[in-house]
Amino acid sequence: MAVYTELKEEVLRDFLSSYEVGELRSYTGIAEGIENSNFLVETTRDRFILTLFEKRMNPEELPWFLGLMTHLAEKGIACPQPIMAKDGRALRTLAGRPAIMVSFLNGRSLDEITPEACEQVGCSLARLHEAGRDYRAERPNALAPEGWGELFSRCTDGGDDRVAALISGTGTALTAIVDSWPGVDSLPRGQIHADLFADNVFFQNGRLSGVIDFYFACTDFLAYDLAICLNAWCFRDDRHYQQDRAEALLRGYEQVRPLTVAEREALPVLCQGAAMRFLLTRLYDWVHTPAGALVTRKDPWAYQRRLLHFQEASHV
Ligand SMILES: Nc1ncnc2c1ncn2[C@@H]1O[C@H](COP(=O)(O)OP(=O)(O)OP(=O)(O)O)[C@@H](O)[C@H]1O
Ligand SMILES: N[C@@H](CCO)C(=O)O
Repeated sequence: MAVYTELKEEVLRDFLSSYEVGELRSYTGIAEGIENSNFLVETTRDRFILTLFEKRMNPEELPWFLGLMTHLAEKGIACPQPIMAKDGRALRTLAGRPAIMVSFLNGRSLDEITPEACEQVGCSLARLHEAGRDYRAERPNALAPEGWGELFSRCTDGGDDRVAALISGTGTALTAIVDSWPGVDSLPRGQIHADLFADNVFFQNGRLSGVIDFYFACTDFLAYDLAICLNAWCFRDDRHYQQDRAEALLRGYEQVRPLTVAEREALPVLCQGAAMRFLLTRLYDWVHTPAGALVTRKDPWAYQRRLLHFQEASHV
């Protein structure tokens, strides 16, 4: 459930009057998502998504995200385009929170992942990487390997044996991945989405129609984004690696941007790293989200299994 902030109709009407978007027809809170409060807003002109950023987002970072989405949308990437208010600014304040409106994208995320869908995802990811080339401002990856140790050290088992076993099985793998992580200049870098999971990709009539949720985007190895997708898209039941999906994802990517030899060679460790990143953030949320909280905790063990797969696999 992700409507942390309630909105009164007159407050929203007043907010909308600073844009040229027509008159409010209706608005509804959107239950999906866990980070921010999202509303679908319908006006006499169009549909929009209104996002109120909750406390995990550092408002100083928002201009970078908004600039990236605007840049990508201008380059033809089907992603939410920030809507400028009459004063030319996209970032405003509503109900005491930083707030933006973005264009509404048609389509919905897939219930069932197929190799064909993976090929389209690979292709769109590579297009996004190409389109991001001339967006020059950099944003360091806040969840890069150098930050994992600290995140991990803040995960305590709280007396839960299953969590204790997960923690004790993770430390050695973490060190091994960090030690073998590619040097900063050894692979092509650029703007990456960094969270391209199935819930962030829309399809319509079998075609990929849009990519959302850029709030983990950052500047990092392009192939790391692919490694994130191999984790997120290529396992069935959170357990069984689907080679046909992985091949389709890579094929789609390379139709647009062929990988270098160094990227190919680095993929196994990048896949382990991507599994570790989601294992850690899920583990952190697992142990820090109070029982009875509104959000559903995501399963860290699903990423421990992926990590094991990529540790044991001879190739991706
Ligand atoms: N531009 C858009 N067009 C259409 N629907 C959208 C758009 N942006 C968001 N949504 C809808 O809102 C939901 C939540 O959005 P989003 O995933 O960005 O939220 P979040 O709180 O940042 O979530 P997460 O937990 O995935 O980080 C999406 O699943 C989708 O249904
Ligand atoms: N995609 C992340 C959640 C944050 O967007 C996960 O599945 O752990």
